[in-house]
Amino acid sequence: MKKVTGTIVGAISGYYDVETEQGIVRTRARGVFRDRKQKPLVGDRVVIQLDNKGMNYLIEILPHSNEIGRPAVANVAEVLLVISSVEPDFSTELLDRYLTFFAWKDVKVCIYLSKTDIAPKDKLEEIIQSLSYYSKIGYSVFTSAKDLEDKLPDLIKEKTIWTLAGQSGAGKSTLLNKLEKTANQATGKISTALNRGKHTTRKVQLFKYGSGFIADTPGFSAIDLYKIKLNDLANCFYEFSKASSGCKFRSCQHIHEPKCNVRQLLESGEISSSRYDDYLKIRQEISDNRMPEYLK
Ligand SMILES: Nc1nc2c(ncn2[C@@H]2O[C@H](COP(=O)(O)OP(=O)(O)OP(=O)(O)O)[C@@H](O)[C@H]2O)c(=O)[nH]1
Ligand SMILES: [Zn+2]
Repeated sequence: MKKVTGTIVGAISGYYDVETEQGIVRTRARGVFRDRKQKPLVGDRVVIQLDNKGMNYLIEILPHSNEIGRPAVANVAEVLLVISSVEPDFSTELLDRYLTFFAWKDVKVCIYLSKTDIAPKDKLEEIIQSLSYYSKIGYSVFTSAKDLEDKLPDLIKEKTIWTLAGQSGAGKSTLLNKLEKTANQATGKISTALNRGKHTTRKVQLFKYGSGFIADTPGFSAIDLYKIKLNDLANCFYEFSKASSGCKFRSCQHIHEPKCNVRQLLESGEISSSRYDDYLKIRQEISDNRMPEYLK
């Protein structure tokens, strides 16, 4: 009997496919997890026990850093946020909502602008201009699918997991299909190994990409911002958080406080007014404990 550690890359009808040094091993979870109400998630690092009689058991779930999306993926290192230039129209407000949510979850975000091929030229220029602000504050931004596909393999680091997010119709599945195709060309037929068939209830799977994995089901599109604590919100706006060291009060919320560096930078144009407006809007929603209809 031998124990090895691996990552759950798929969960199908009570079986867990675990990627290990020796390839993918199909396992069953020990009943003990059910008793403890612990459920192994795709993305979890686990210890499995290999048996030479061909019985493999998942015996331990290692602690995970987060769980994101529905269906949930554990240990998400970064989200690839797909945001469309048209159909549906680009909106900085929507973008800020997503970025706020993931900042709150402490997950990094890489932004990909889709449908640039069908956006009117002047509109596209305007969008790219507003996205340059987001690169300035620290987000990776891709405005071309080709550029993204060229660089993504290097961005996905050893054993890290990425998942997609974005509004319905933004182009998540379209992008995933493209990425999955290149991944399969590079790594062989993982999908076959996982026995992906018509009669299996398929939830979410990870496929190998770069040195890590991508979840093959778009994470989610609705976001619950109202659960954020009011005083944590400013920290979800990275440039506010950075600027706040220059505010007079340590607990400055950048609203009416005197000598607020965020508001000074807003006046000088260094902090974007649309970001600040979205901050106020989300703040209001949190204090009213609600979220907008269209995000439900
Ligand atoms: N022209 C163009 N069309 C695109 C692009 N990306 C997606 N589409 C189209 O936009 C529509 C929606 O794309 P999907 O990939 O299904 O969007 P999604 O984000 O997966 O949507 P949900 O499954 O509803 O969450 C489809 O008709 C795609 O063909 C793009 O880059 N250019
Ligand atoms: Zn302030």
